[in-house]
Amino acid sequence: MAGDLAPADVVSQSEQTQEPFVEEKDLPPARYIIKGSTAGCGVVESFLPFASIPVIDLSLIALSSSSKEEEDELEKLKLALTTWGCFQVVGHGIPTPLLDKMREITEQFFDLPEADKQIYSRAMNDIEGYGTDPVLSDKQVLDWSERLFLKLLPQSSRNLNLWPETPNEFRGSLNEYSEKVKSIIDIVLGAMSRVLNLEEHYFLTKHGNQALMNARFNHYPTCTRPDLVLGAKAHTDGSGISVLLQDKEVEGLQISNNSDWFRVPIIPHALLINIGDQMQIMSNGMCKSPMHRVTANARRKRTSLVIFYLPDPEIEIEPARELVNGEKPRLYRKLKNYAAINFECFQNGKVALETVRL
Ligand SMILES: O=C(O)CCC(=O)C(=O)O
Ligand SMILES: [Fe+2]
Repeated sequence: MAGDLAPADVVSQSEQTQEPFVEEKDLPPARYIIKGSTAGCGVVESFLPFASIPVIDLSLIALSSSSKEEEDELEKLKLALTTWGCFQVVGHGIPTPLLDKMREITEQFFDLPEADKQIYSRAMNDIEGYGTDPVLSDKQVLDWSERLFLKLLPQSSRNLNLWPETPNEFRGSLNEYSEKVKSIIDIVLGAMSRVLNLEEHYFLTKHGNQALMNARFNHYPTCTRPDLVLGAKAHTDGSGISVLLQDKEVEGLQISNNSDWFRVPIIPHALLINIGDQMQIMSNGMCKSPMHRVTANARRKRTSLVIFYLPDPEIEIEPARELVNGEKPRLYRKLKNYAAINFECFQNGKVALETVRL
């Protein structure tokens, strides 16, 4: 990836950035550099404050029961949904050794020689497989990362030829992990329905029984100039919800709240649940799909694993009728296949959520 690019890129970039203090040999290739102000990029030792993202004990949110402890967790959940648009979950039932195994196989895969990873390469116009972010224009600034994107659900969508055979525990571990994450998603969507005073299965049903689940393994290599690039540019997730397993030691994820950026703290055995655009739509804006980004790091590489859960693209989604009233008019139109809308907007430099707003 990045490191393999021709030195010619580096030279041309030094002309574009006009940063006399930068030594050419240290510059990342041109197409990775965020143009203009470097204020948007940070480093891990950043001065930014930590986000006070709620930590929710999922074991206390048992479906259809009620206790004081559960009420407290649901209260925290409501706050999380309407403020940060994300929360960390503990008590989620995934054993720590499996979380560590997922981190291990992620690292092992990205540590393979490039040729071995290329076996799983993403085809030109496809999202699935190994590669960098899809390059849609010459002007696009690339993320300082490499990824492996795999379809998990429905089962029939799995392309096993793209599932790495090395390390040899990869396939089995991913299968086991995805089943456990699906159970967490079921509980979280049930709890989200309840805190918004909707019928318990509301959001789950709205995703449909052919809902999509995808995995994205991210690797952010070290970068000599982390102040000039981003591991992942600022974005919101186009999913319904996303479940993120962060690197256990290396920080990098930042989240925006009221136009300020905050660092997301690492809790090694927790998962970060992120609300995606489609849940913002279905909740009529009650749940926030937060803008987030990933910084690069000069000293340490970072990995993460995100599971995206999305409504069946054939199903129409729209704001829940119960959440539309005189005080909260309907914010979004009815639509289906938001992923396609999102992709088209990405190609045209538009913000998908804005284009579906009424
Ligand atoms: O690496 C991370 O912490 C977040 C990655 C992310 O936001 C994404 O893959 O959508
Ligand atoms: Fe994301």
